Amino acid sequence: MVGAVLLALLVVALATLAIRRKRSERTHLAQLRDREERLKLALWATGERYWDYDVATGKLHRLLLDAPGRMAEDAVAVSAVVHPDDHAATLERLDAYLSGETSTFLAELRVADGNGGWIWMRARGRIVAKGPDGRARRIAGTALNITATRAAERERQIASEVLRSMNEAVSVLDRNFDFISVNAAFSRMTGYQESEIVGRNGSVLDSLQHDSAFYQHIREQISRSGRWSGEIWQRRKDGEEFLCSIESSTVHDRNGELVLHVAVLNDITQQKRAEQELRYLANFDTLTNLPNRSLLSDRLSRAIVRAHREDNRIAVLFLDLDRFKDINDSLGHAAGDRILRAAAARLQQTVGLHHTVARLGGDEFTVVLENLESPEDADKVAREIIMAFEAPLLLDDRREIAISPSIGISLYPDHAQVPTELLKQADTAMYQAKAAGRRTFMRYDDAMDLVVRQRATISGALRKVLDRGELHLVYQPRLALDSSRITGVEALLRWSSDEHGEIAPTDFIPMAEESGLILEIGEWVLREACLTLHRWHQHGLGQLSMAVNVSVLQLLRGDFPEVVARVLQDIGLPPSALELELTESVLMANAEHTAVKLQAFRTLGVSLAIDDFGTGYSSLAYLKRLPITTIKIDKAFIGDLTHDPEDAAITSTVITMAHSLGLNVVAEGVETEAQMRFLASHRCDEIQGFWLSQPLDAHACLAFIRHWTPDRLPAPLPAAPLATPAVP
Ligand SMILES: Nc1nc2c(ncn2[C@@H]2O[C@@H]3COP(=O)(O)O[C@H]4[C@@H](O)[C@H](n5cnc6c(=O)[nH]c(N)nc65)O[C@@H]4COP(=O)(O)O[C@H]3[C@H]2O)c(=O)[nH]1
Repeated sequence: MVGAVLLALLVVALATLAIRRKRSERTHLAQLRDREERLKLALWATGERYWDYDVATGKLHRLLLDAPGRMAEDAVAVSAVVHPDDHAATLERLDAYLSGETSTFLAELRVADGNGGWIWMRARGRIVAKGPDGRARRIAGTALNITATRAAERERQIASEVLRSMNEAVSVLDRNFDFISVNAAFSRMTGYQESEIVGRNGSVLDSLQHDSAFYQHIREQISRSGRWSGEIWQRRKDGEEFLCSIESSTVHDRNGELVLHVAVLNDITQQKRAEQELRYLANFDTLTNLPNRSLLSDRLSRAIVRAHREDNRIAVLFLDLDRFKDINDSLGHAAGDRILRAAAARLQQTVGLHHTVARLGGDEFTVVLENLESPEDADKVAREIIMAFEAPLLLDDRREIAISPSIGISLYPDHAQVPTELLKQADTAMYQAKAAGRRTFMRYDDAMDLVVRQRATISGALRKVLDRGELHLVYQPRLALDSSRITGVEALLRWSSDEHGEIAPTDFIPMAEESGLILEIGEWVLREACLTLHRWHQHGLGQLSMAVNVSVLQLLRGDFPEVVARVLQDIGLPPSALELELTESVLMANAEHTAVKLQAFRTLGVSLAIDDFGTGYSSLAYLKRLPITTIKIDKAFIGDLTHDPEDAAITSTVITMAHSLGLNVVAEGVETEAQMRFLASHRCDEIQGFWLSQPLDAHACLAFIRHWTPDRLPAPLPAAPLATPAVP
């Protein structure tokens, strides 16, 4: 019985034990499964894959987890899944681990993705089983797909390389505008190395060109709108300021939080300067800094629009400097430039800064006057300009030059409605002002167009004048007051045109000068005059001399002395019989330069006279430096000699001073006996003028000289009073 009880107890105990073991095994198994599930979940969560490598067979067991509950397993040969290019490197890593060089097996390699492509994996593993010989039998571990990370890293590397090599300066700033990083171009541009500027605020570049509120405003705008572009002044490390074009954009994180500002900077100081310079060159005259033709047209157009709207009047003043070409040719271009600069300043000063003064080129200037109440307002300004030019212009600290303007005026809306027409008409009026004796102004009127057209036709006809033989010379005798003898004649050019009739030399000579034809014409005059004189000498009038007018262009010709010498030699005339007449303004403009040339004539034996003396601004003392022999007092002084005490005083002073310099004095334009008497009493050497004779053709002149008898002069000559109130 006891035995049976014991047996029963034993059975129960064994059964209990078996049940407990079973329970424990079940619990253990459940725990294992649970752990495995957790492990799988962890592997899935990290994206890692499990692998187990059999060193002996080269087989790789892989556990592939696509989702927490889905699992696949495979076993493949390593060589079949690892990219051939990564075999060697992976084995090297493995050897390093197995030899104890590294504590873990770690390799990055490409693995077939099963769809014909490759993915980058980072594999980590350790030995999990060893053989009896202690060698590794299995290595197991995890592998992570790093394809995306590697691509991102590569992209980052490329981006930073691009940034580094960019010409544009790039800076990255945090939300407070503190620098986080900058590229090399930024350092080159600002002078700040990355290490110096990182951590500092963007305001370190603020310049003094704008106030701090301006920069603050821009930063607020960048933060607010996320983008900003514009041009601002910045300051380099050395303090130099530069104009910078900036493109700034903001980078946000996934939550839309502002993280970074990226600014691309370009130094555009030079570019801006070049642009400004181009704009300046396109609109301004570099010599005088006045607006040029293009800007003038622009301003004039705007002024016309304004005047139209406000029912106002505009005047265009076209201004040309008298005889500037002669001065420029003889004094040289550098002096010419200085004159133009001084004239521009004088002009601007006279009309004031609120009116447009422009230079159209050469010695042509234009003034635009707006808001005129009447046409007379324009005349008033023109008069003021002429007055302002009465004072000589300063050439340099030693030299002064007197130059006068001629001004033409056109009016909007009276004369024209568009800029080109207004300018053309003012130009036409200016030509008329010149023709009217220069140093004056004229308002445009329709009749002027006719004159301009005639001028153009005459200018065309002038080209054929020599071929057609339309030129001839007349001769005006000169009388010596002490001996009452005819000393010589002045050759004066005449043009009798078949088409246009008689044309005055004062009209066509300036045209011939403009076109250069005067050189050819001048040489013809010289030869013709010398031939006439030679004939007269052969008629027994060997004491007669010939005065020939010379234009500045002829004088400037390098070989003019040779031309004169050749003509004299060809004809067989003694040089002492020839006198060349040069106008005062031409000589004065370039006294020193022409002195050399004049000396060549003196060496030749030819006499030199200064024509129109008194109309320019020369002084006798200045003349002393020139090798001249005669001065001819201009008829402007002689005409009023007996009415105007001032002219009388000037004339007598000129005679006295000229004598003191050893110069012969000829008075031109003597029309009355009273004038002749006055001149004789003041010891003027010679006279010329209608009182003695009009200019005559060669034949008539010869007859006049032959028949001249001194008894035409009342002898003895009584002295005339200096200031004569009136002469009957
Ligand atoms: N009111 C008045 N006038 C008088 C009197 N006596 C003479 N005249 C004029 O005064 C001018 C004198 O010549 P000019 O001063 O050399 O002035 C000349 C000269 O500068 C220039 N000219 C004339 N012929 C030539 C030439 O062959 N070559 C050059 N380059 N210029 C010339 O043309 C200018 C004008 O010549 P013309 O018309 O012939 O005018 C001449 C003459 O006819 C008078 O008593 N009263």
